[in-house]
Amino acid sequence: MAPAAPFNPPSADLPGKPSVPKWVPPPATQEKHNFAQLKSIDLSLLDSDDPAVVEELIQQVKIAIRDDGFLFLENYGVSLEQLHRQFSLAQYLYHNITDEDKERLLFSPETGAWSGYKHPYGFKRHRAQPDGIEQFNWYKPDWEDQENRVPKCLLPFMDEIETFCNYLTKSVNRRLLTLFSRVLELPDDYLWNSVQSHGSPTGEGYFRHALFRPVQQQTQEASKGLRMHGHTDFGLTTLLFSVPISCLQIWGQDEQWYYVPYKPGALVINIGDTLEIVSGGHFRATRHRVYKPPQDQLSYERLSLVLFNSSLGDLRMMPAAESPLIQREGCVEEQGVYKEFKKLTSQGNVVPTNRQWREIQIATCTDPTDTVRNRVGADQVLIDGKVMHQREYMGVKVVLPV
Ligand SMILES: O=C(O)CCC(=O)C(=O)O
Ligand SMILES: [Fe+2]
Repeated sequence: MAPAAPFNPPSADLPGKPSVPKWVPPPATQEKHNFAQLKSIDLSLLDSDDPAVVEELIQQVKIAIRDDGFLFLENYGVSLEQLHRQFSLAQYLYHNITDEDKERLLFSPETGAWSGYKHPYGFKRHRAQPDGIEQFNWYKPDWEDQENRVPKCLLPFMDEIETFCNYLTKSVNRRLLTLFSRVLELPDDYLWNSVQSHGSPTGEGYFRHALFRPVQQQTQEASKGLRMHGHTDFGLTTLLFSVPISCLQIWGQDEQWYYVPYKPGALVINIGDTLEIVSGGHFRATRHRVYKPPQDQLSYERLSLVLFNSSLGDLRMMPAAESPLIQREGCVEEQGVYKEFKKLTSQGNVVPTNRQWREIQIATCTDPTDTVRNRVGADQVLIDGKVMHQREYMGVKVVLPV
């Protein structure tokens, strides 16, 4: 393959751009326990002229997504300096957004869209208990009407933010989907052409600047250290940037939570529900949550940048029957959402469309601080003596570890 072009953003010094203080990464934790060991994939190897190198890469990817459903991606075309500029812009947002913009751009997740400004008081438009999480999410309409839908302080930098998202979606994610298509033994652009949504720098998905502030005691007691409930992402792939403050945890096959380690400059790739379904369960939509960091990081703020790639809204997902891998080995029915979708279909019911699946989860997201919902008998159940979080979305039961 011709080598993929590296990221080449517009200049940070164009006339009229305010100067942006550099983001200084906080120190990594000294804690060594309870960290996952994730496999790392070198995306530049996809460009190799040597077919044996490429074949080896596909095999590595196949094992990583089957075993963990989470992997590190390196050499994907964005330098550490370019990446830190994007973190600096996110930091600039939280230092400069006005109260007027927070009000004007306030999110309405009840509508099923996660766009705009999230206040640090829970996952609903009305304010509940403080959770210390602020976010700004870009969704299709926000790219289309930036003057009215983007915080004023970020408008001078939208050229850089938009170019970054376009590169992540149309270069990094596209190459990643090529790898995944090859694991399914399908044409390179199968997932990109038939499943990935298009039409904006983030398709029907989201780009997010998130800031997690340390929480007060009252919040800590209500949530027991949880910042976001255990979940799987609803879409195709999620591109998270590895950050120094360790809060992201994944649920291991031994049924324990493990922190995702910090690997400077790497992307943390997470398989979403629709990819699990398309792959007939060969790829694992891994359960993850956001939890308080180790003791030595409790007083630091955590910036997190995420790109959620969404699948086409009107599609109802099912395994790609034309995949030789699926034809040969059948589907893997031991896990999660794919198994539930399969059950629904075999009972003669239709599964939700991707848009319905996405919107219902956004609209009904609950807070870790909600001590009424987070109890056995409400959203929690006891299964084999273990407390699990149980939700049902459009007839699909989702059971997740707490
Ligand atoms: O901030 C993070 O590290 C992860 C957030 C996450 O899992 C999500 O928003 O789906
Ligand atoms: Fe997630």
